[in-house]
Amino acid sequence: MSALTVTGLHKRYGAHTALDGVDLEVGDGELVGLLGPNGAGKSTLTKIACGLVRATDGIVEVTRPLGYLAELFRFPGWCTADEVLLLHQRLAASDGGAAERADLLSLVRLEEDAGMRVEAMSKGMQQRLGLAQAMIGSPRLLLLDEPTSALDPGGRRTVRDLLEELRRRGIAVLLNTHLLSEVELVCDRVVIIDRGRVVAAGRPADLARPRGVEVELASGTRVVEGAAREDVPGIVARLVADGEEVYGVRVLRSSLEDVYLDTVVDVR
Ligand SMILES: Nc1ncnc2c1ncn2[C@@H]1O[C@H](COP(=O)(O)OP(=O)(O)OP(=O)(O)O)[C@@H](O)[C@H]1O
Repeated sequence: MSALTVTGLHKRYGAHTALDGVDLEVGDGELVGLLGPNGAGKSTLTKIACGLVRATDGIVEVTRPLGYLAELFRFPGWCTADEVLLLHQRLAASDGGAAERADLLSLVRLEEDAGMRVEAMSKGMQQRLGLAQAMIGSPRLLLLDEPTSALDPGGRRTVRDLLEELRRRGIAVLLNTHLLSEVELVCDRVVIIDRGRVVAAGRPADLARPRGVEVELASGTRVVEGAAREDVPGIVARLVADGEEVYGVRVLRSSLEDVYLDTVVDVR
């Protein structure tokens, strides 16, 4: 069974349709990025998957144990990092003890800060503590709702490393984010939703379409529009036959950002 299977999911808030028939799957140990503009329905989907919001129609199947990090969360300011994790160990009935807490704090690079109070932590440290909290009880599926929004580049790198480590541990992740580069770098698959519908899905490299071949000649750079990798030998052979000297060839691909911007409707 997959870690998460969503079939025909609909959610209406009064007259407003937030999800309009979403199908989505996260395989066991798979890392899937969920992208989409503000209001697309990403948080709603994540909240339905963990039981916080009731679907209007459709089926959601999840494996357990399940970990969840909400987009907006706040731990008590007077708790230390270690106490926050202890509290959640009790809530999740985890018997991991001090070893689990130390492992998770070191995974999110807070091993030196176990005794620091939440109120003394930066937003980025709190977000990393939130990630550690979501991993209490060794979940098989993690639902992460914009876990890198407050992080500086170093913190984002820590989270990328952490996601790689989760993959090694075989934990499936649904990662809801606006950071396309993050998705491109770490996700096995990406699902783009817009206005409550899936508008594109696939591996990041498959979604990024070829945009042409750029050839560097003595006379300057020339772009052969629409050409792909398999056209390169023919292009070079023709140029050489025409007496050109070829200094370099580059296959141009659209970035995930290009695909995203081509796919979602711009409402501004
Ligand atoms: N409790 C609610 N009551 C009414 N409408 C809601 C509620 N929660 C969400 N919505 C609406 O549903 C739509 C989807 O919201 P959702 O928060 O799922 O989007 P999102 O893709 O996570 O956006 P963002 O990137 O801004 O976090 C939005 O139009 C939002 O205004």
